[in-house]
Order: sequence, then C-alpha cells, then structure tokens
Amino acid sequence: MKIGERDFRSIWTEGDDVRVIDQTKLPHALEIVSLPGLDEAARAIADMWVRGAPLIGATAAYGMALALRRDASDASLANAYETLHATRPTAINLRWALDRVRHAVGKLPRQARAEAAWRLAAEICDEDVATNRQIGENGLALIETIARAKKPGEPVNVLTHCNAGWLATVDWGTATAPIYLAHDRGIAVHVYVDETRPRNQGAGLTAFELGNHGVPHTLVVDNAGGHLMQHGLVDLCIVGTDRTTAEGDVCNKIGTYLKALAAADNGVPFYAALPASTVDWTVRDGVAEIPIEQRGGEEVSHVLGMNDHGVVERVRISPETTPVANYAFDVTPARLVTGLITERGVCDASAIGLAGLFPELARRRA
Ligand SMILES: CSC[C@@H](O)[C@@H](O)C(=O)COP(=O)(O)O
Repeated sequence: MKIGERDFRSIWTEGDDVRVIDQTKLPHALEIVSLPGLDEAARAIADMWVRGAPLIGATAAYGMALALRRDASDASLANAYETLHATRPTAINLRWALDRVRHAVGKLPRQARAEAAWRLAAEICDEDVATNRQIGENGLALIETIARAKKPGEPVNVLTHCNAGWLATVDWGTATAPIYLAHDRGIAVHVYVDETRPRNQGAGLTAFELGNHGVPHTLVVDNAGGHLMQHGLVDLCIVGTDRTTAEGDVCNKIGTYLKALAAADNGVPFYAALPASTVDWTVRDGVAEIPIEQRGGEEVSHVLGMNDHGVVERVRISPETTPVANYAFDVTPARLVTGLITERGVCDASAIGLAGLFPELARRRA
C-alpha cells in the first residue's frame, strides 16, 4: 500500500538484502532497515521493528534463509529455527513459517538450502499478499450488505483494534483488506481506530495506514468502544488474530476480548479476519492453551510520543515504584465471534465452520 506517493510492502528484498520498515519509529519517522543475518531478523521480531502475525512469519522465513546463507549445516538450521521461534510466543504464523522452511530445506543437500529457503520466503510473502487480498474480497461482502441499508453517502462504521493492517502483513492487512477494498470501490466507510495501549499500534500504525490511503477514520481511546456501540455508532467490528483455535477462539491484542463483550451486549457483529496460517489446529481451548506474551513493564509505565518541538520522547506516566503487568494478548471465546473472514470465505467461529472451509488442514491435525 502507499506511504505518500510510494508503494510499499512491509518486507521486501533488494538484491541479497532483506529490508523492512522499522515500525517502532512510525508514525513519526519512516526508517528502512536491512536485516543482514539471523541475529538481526530475530531482533527485528523480538523488538517489534516488525510485528503482526503474518509479517512475523514472513520475516522469520527470511531469517532462516539468511542463517543458511552463512552456514547451511543441520546444526545451523536447528539453531536458526530455535532462535527465531524464541522471539515471540503468541503468533502461530511464526511456527507455521519456520516449519514450512525447515520441512522444505531440511531434506535438500546443503549447497541447495540457502537458495531454496530464500525462494520459499519470497513465496510466503507473495502468497500472503494474495491471501489478504482474497480476505478483503470476502469481507467486502459484509460491508456491502451493511452499506445497502444505509442512506446514500452515510458511511459504514467499522471499529478495529490494534493494527491488523498492511504493516502487520506483507500487504493489504487482514482486518483492513475489506476496508481498503470498500473504500477503493466507492463505498463510504469510516473506521474507529482503538489507540491500543500500551504500544499504541492503533494510534501509530493503523491511523498512519488509513491516513495514507485516504480512508476516513477517527482515533479513540481503548475504552471508548463500549460507549460507541451503545450509541449505535459502530456497524461492525473487524479485528485480526495472532492465533485462532480449531474451535474458533480468537487470540488477539490485549483488549480485543472487551470489544467482543461490548459488541455482543449491543448486537454489533464482531468478525476476526485471518489467513489459514493463523489457525493452530492443535489447540482447542484458547484461554487454557494459548501462551500469552508478557512484555516489559516500561511499555505500560511509559509512553512514547513526539513533543511540540518535533522531538520523540519517552515519558513516565506512573510512580517509579508502581508494579506493572503487561499482558500483550487476550482470548475472545468463539461464542463472542460472529464469524471468521478467511481467504476461502466467511465461516462460523467453530470447529465445523473452520473444517468446512479447510477440510484438508482440519483433518491433518485431528
Ligand atoms: C494481521 S495481524 C493480526 C494480529 O497480529 C494483530 O492484530 C496484533 O495483535 C498484532 O500484535 P503485535 O503485538 O503488534 O504483533
């Protein structure tokens, strides 16, 4: 998608170089960084220069290729897998991409491994773009249905949480793909963007994306969603997910569950948009089984922003001695999810719904 006049993907290659946007600097600065090796790829994921489940997977795939370029031995392959796998615990696309690369290259002679991993990483990126575009088409139908019941020019109001936009994927985003397509096809759409404390992916990334694409949007504090829904200001919620269980529970950025509760109480449809690579077919009960990342307390006790002199500053907002907990994700049980928007269509958030769309994947892991 566009930043200013220039088309971007969130990860790309130039010659032998892997490049990403350092998302910790957005929206205040656009900094592009190279990932020369495994350590930098792992650091980019752990320190959230790149983030969002599909982009974490794509970066990890390139991380494997970079490691194999330096050393294509079995030990290096195993070390790259473990190093990248340890970066972040919740998004299942990480394991999905690592498994895919290890499976594809592990059986090859050493001299063929780096090149094969590089090609596969590129394939994973291209597939992600096509998949998200298809998620967009499938989700667009939901927006169109709501738009038909509106007065001419009245927008469809969508609420989203965190950033499940193109910056969280390779392009298009998952939750944002239907929104971008609706906007591009002349359907009036307006997005309520949750700021998404503590790291403010909504304020810093989703608002940045939507603004660059010209999609009307309004930034709201995380706690505003319930109020907006009570007053009929939200037509539907669309969020992303880091891991969806085989039964349709959705694990996403902390606070998603509260939006789903408010949506259920107010009769607002609540959808999660995801590629099949975000389904963990081995997990049934999301609350009991999905590992929830806990991050450093300084993300909660401090905020980062640009002051009126154009300087980016980090300031403390709590007393120095206040204990802090920082749970990065929560689980929304399937019963609160109206449906799952996937590349193969929209289904119920249930084992039957998912198996109906992805019978071969559901069967393999049953
Ligand atoms: C299409 S991205 C889906 C999710 O990964 C997204 O909603 C999210 O929660 C991202 O969390 P983050 O901690 O920024 O990696």
